[in-house]
Amino acid sequence: MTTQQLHEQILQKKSFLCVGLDPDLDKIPSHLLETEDPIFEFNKAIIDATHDLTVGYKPNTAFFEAYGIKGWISLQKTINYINENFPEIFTIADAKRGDIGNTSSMYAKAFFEDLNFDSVTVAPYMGKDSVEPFLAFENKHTIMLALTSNEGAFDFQTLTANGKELYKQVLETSKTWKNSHNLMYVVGATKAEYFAEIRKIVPDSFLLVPGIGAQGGSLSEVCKYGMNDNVGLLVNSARAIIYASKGNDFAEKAREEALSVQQEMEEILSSMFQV
Ligand SMILES: O=C(O)c1cc(=O)[nH]c(=O)n1[C@@H]1O[C@H](COP(=O)(O)O)[C@@H](O)[C@H]1O
Repeated sequence: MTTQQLHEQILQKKSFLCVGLDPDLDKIPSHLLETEDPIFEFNKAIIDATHDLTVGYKPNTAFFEAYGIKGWISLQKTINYINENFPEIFTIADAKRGDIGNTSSMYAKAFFEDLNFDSVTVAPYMGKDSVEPFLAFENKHTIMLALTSNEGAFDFQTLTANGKELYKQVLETSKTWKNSHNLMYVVGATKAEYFAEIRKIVPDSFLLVPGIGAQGGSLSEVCKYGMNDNVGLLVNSARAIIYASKGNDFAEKAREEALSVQQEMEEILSSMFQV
């Protein structure tokens, strides 16, 4: 998928919501545990209930890998279900990969070719040759961690070296890499006050913004400082939507939560872009 197609979908759905699919057998409704593949059934119900309100789905692979081979099968069924039924939706494998070049090439193949995701999250710590193998895939997107939503972001990412914070160096340096037009960046919603500075360095890039909902980030603050002329934001929420209810009505309640975020997004879009 191209970023232009993603942008068109945002305008059409009046939404830049990405629903995080972080399925946890301890949290999903108990009646699903009797099915053959509870994780897939849970995801499928959430997808069916929210696909018209969201432009992206982000399965976090940890929540699948935790269940071994069964989890990988559930992940494959989930991505196939989205690609077959809702091919317009942008998909993110949240795997936070990155390794020496030949290993990164294999990670890229796994997520872009075998599983056919549109994008994958990557850690920048190992530098250029660990990220460029992902960037080599055209119309696939590499979403690199810049300033993360967690408290530990302050351990390294905001430290200053050579007069500049590390996250700013990550943003600036990565722009010089081969095929950097395939880059997007993760910036946590809990760090809204940093968005203006980040936009000075990457004015045109899409930013994946996790941290509204369960982590307490503010959507309006993120939009105020982080939106660009093409919207340029994908705002993720997982737990607040997918675990809105533990009962038989979980999908209905997930839709209500997603709808309330989408409506807030629609208001913001109409005030900023008259859509
Ligand atoms: O890369 C991510 O998606 C990510 C980066 C980050 O800085 N913070 C962050 O929370 N995430 C992921 O985004 C999701 C947030 O989930 P909720 O807090 O339940 O909405 C989880 O899958 C996290 O692993």
